[in-house]
Amino acid sequence: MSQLLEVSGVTVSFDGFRAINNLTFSIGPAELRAIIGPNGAGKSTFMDIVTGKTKPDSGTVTFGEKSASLLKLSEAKIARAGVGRKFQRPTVFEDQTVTENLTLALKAGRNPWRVLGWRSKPADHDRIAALAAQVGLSDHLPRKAGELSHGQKQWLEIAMLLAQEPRLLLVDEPAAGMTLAEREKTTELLVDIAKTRAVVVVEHDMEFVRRLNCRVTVLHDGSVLAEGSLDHVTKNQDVIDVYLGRG
Ligand SMILES: Nc1ncnc2c1ncn2[C@@H]1O[C@H](COP(=O)(O)OP(=O)(O)OP(=O)(O)O)[C@@H](O)[C@H]1O
Repeated sequence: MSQLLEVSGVTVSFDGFRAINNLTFSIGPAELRAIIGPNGAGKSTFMDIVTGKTKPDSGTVTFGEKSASLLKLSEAKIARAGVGRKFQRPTVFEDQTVTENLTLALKAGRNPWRVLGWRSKPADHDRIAALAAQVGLSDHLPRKAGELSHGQKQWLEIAMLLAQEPRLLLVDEPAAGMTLAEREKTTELLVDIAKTRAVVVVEHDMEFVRRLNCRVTVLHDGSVLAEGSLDHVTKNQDVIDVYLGRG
């Protein structure tokens, strides 16, 4: 299977400190992957590289069937190419309803010019209904986003990202601050999304990662320390030494 994203031999230094060290990572077009690793392992920097926020000192990052390089593209162009990123804290428009938030996301799409001259069409209402249903917010469309629970805000933001039809979704610590029921629902949602697009989840919560039931990449000192099922990587002595055995 050809890969959607390929990161190869990437190195990034900050003031001489190698935050990412010869990192090689790839993910297929409809794959769910969890990234775990101790604090400072390079997880956020990895996502910064893929989204264009940080440019590496060396290595390659390619995306799509044509293996187009992402390294020369701006953050906006990378987003338009199909890379969406969900940060840890929800960033929805609290004073707008769920419908309005989703409408704005659809309006923006991946192409900023679409906002100009955009008119609401029946198809958009269907799309909003489908997005809300996908994230379990069908009954909350008229509510202000600010009234939603933390988990519901996170799902709304995921729906807003889905409105832009990303081919790769990067999700940073989705379980943080969620109730158990919300975490379980989020697991189901991410598994469902990964049936049609690639999803990379950075997460510290091992129970959450276990429920994702996907391939896991362990980062340490900016490189891949181990990769495989959660059971496989948690039996790896290097992983136990640097991560699981601590504290
Ligand atoms: N802009 C920066 N300037 C200097 N050092 C940085 C910068 N960004 C990251 N680092 C360093 O690079 C290393 C990797 O950081 P990164 O935030 O990617 O780790 P992480 O795995 O996401 O950690 P956490 O689990 O705590 O979020 C850390 O040692 C961090 O201090």
